Amino acid sequence: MGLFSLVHSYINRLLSLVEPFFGAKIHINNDNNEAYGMLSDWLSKRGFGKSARASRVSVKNIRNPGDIIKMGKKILKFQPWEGSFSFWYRGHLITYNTTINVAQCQITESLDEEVSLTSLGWSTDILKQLMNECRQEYLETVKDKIAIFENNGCYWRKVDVRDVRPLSTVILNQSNKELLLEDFRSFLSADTQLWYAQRALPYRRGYLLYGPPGTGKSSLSFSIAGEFDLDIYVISIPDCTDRYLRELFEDLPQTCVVLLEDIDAVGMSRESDPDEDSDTNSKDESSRRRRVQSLQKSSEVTLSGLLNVLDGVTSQDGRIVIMTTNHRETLDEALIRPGRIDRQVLLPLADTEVIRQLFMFLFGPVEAIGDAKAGLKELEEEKTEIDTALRSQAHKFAFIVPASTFSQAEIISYLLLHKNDPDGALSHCKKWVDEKISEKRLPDNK
Ligand SMILES: Nc1ncnc2c1ncn2[C@@H]1O[C@H](COP(=O)(O)OP(=O)(O)OP(=O)(O)O)[C@@H](O)[C@H]1O
Repeated sequence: MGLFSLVHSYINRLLSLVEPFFGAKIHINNDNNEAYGMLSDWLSKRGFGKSARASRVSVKNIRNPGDIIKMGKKILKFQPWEGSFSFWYRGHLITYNTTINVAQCQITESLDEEVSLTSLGWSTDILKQLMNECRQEYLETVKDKIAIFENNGCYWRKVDVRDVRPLSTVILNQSNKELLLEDFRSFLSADTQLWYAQRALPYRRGYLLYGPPGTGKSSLSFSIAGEFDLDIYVISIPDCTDRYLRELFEDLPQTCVVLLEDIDAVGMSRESDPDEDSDTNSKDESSRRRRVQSLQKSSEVTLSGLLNVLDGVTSQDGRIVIMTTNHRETLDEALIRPGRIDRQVLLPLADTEVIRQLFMFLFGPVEAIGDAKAGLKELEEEKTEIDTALRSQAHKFAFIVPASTFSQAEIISYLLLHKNDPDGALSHCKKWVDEKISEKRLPDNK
């Protein structure tokens, strides 16, 4: 080991001497750069993280496709850390170098790391080949998956790569689902893109999904994004600010779904950032109050801040925004006017048909659940041999559980108490309904 590292460190030193004159280099910064993740996965898969003289270890929170969650097991991921090392790639010696910008890390409170790859020679071809291989490998791992990004301050962070949730597992009024699906399909078609381009119209689409909590707004958004092979970028409005929002929108890829959750949390003021307020130095009481209000606004998303990013030049073509809210009635009309929101879809509490479908969904055969690749497939009861007894139980269940009283989430959570036991679910449901209704203090309408 001693001799090996000595030779290695001599090679590195030698390379660092000749690189400025004979080296081709590419730089990759880790801030919101998927290429960084692709390279780092490629390296850690080949064990370079472990063999580098300095490596960073973390618990892998992004599963590889096909990984079954092993309860209690924490898989470690090693990535090369500050310093450099060399490796052979297709007959070329490549040097990987990473530096951490400590000062910047303190400002942004996130890791600011600059990675470079260097090869000997004038051309960067081999480095591009390597990055392409990293990309191919990455695309292979995310095939039929959806990558989910969330904002970490003003940066996007990939938080998960998960299987696409089949649309058939989001139980909704059929016409709502079809309407949304058809609208997405039409918007993303080549004809529509051309149509927008010919008329120089901004190629964007906005949807508002509204309704009580637990009716499937987020689930539908994830599922529909997956259906069209689009990554999803999620911003929780209560945890964001105007400045972050601006930077986050600037960093969006060209075609993606942006999910703005709890849009009713947008500050209803039409003013924007406090630093745009010219009167903040004034000493009198009213300006002091304004200053306090401005400071509060700097930690929230204001209506004007949001409208700016939705309409602004930083708004990418092909971007689909889905906003969700439990309180549509509180939204400013300006936010949901056509052009910003093209379709509004109400996701109501479960009606009788949805209640029946939920029962079938939880207790019916798994094959009845459509698969993501095939597009929208409802529970094709006629084509599958679903026990007629189960159908009759589902009808009875839907008769006992009052319509428009419970969310899908509430009904699912009750049914899960009787997983694999439809008889139990049916026989106890009257009691559950009565208890829940008295909890909600709603009149029993059955
Ligand atoms: N229509 C539905 N079909 C299937 N599952 C659902 C449906 N609605 C809710 N669920 C389940 O309930 C849970 C919460 O759903 P989800 O977050 O999509 O609801 P939401 O309407 O976005 O809620 P909120 O308004 O509180 O954000 C999830 O586990 C989801 O699987």
